[in-house]
Amino acid sequence: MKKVLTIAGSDCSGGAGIQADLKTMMAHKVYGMSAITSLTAQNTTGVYGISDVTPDFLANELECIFDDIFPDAVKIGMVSNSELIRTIADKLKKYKPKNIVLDPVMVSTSGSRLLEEEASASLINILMPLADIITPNIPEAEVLSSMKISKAEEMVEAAKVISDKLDGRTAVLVKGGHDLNTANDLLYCDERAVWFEGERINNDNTHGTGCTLSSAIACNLAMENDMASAVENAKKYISGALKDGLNLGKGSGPLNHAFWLDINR
Ligand SMILES: Nc1ncnc2c1ncn2[C@@H]1O[C@H](COP(=O)(O)OP(=O)(O)O)[C@@H](O)[C@H]1O
Ligand SMILES: Cc1ncc(COP(=O)(O)O)c(N)n1
Repeated sequence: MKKVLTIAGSDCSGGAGIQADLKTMMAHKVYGMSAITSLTAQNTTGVYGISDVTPDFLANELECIFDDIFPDAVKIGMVSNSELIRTIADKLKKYKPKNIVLDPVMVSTSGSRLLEEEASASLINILMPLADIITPNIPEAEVLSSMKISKAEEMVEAAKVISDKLDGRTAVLVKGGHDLNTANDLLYCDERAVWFEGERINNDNTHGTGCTLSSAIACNLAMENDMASAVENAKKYISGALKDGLNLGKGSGPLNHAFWLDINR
């Protein structure tokens, strides 16, 4: 059985963070593990509290996992401060896992900062170069490329700028969920731009879409798919979960991961 590790924050309401990641892993029939970076008190309406674990505790979690059940892929999500970012980078350099997917979580769908302002530079300079793929949404890609993105060509341009900053070694997937007309994602990998077209689904319940997509990519890489196939399959997963139309909570609700179990029974 393939094994996948998520290093991310906990969302007590189950829509995003490690809860979304573990649900995605279960649906992909891989063995899921989680190193928690932060506890969040949040629901579909907002984030009401954040309590980071200490760097020593995160180091302990990562040692426990890597020394015992070595993952075939690693997904990294919310890591709110520089010390935690450095802790993860140290362990990745020590254990050298393959298939690292980094979702540069900066701001939640509900508008709360999940990355301290001073930590952006550490995320970019210390953690991103260790990743095989990073998955910014449009606002995150704007920050990373220092560009404004208002059309498809600018998604390609921004992905190239980000890729160059990472010496071209890391694939860049600019997600199009924040474009109000389409839902096309752009993969820039090995100096080639590939579009993954998605039908725009009329569903405001998008809490956890980024977490879910990056975990699904990690699962697919663990299952030995190449990068483009991993993104293509992950895109099918997220589209299906959105289309299912689950509607929970008073705000932007979570996805239904169980749909995948039904269609793959
Ligand atoms: N309304 C939608 N219809 C179809 N796909 C969507 C929709 N919203 C988001 N997606 C897809 O969900 C994934 C996550 O994208 P996005 O919402 O941009 O990321 P984030 O959750 O990090 O903000 C992408 O594959 C994107 O295309
Ligand atoms: C613990 C945690 N990690 C990540 C997100 C971002 O998810 P989204 O942008 O889909 O709200 C979140 N809200 N909470």
